[in-house]
Amino acid sequence: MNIIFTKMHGLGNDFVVINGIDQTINLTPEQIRFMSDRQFGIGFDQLLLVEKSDVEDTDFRYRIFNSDGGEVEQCGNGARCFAHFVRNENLTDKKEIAVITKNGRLILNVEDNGNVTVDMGAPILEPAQIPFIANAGNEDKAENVQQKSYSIQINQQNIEIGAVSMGNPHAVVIVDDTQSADVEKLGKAIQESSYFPNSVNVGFMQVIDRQNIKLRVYERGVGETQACGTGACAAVVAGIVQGLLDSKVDVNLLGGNLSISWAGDTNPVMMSGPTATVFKGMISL
Ligand SMILES: N[C@H](CCC[C@H](N)C(=O)O)C(=O)O
Repeated sequence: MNIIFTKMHGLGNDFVVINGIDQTINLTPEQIRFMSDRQFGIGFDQLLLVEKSDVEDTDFRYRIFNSDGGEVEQCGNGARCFAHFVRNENLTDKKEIAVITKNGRLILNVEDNGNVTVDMGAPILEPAQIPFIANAGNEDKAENVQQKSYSIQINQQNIEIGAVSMGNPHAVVIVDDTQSADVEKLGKAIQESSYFPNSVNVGFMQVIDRQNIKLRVYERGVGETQACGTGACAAVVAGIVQGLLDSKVDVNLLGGNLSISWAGDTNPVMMSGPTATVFKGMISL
């Protein structure tokens, strides 16, 4: 099977994007893992598969697979790249695009300045819906009630986290300095803990001031990435809930900056940022 793909990234969070409308694509997790291999395959953090939508009021469906082959609910940087991809492929000439993902409907706006603004929907803070089990392993602790932050036990250490879903699960750890944070060790330990039954993306947030944060993210199914769109949304939400941030925040990630805003409650989180198209290719599987 020959597959034509486009290599793209959002602030260095890189993707293979495949037009599943003009090509018939059925990939196994093993094939996705092979394609994601940076030595033996193409190399990517996520694979994005664009399909026809079967849902009213949506223009496309797009499916998201982590480099480990697992399908996931949401990808913020991927949503921006998807919007530019469908226009570059002449699949649409719209500048406001409605797309359905595993988590639901997103509205994407392609801006004249080259950025894409995404309505990422309202964050989910109810632990059971993240899912996050706040009293995992400590049944005499109060049952799983929503709090501004949670103290969890990791490797005999007390770690304070925010817990947020943007359709996919996020834990947010506040650190003094993102550069010295042991992202891989603590990120893996939180992912493998019994607190997050579906695993979790772990963000390490340094608050610079009420409108600026630094963020590194150890992603579920990938490891540390150069940027994470849903992670940036989750970090800003966690910071606002904890009274540390205003409603509009610049998020400085390893690969560059995203603009995130959230007016609280059931309002949507808005994300705006750039994308890049690197090359087009074909792989034979
Ligand atoms: N690793 C994530 C999916 C990709 C998210 C990220 N690349 C983004 O830009 O939001 C998860 O397993 O939920």
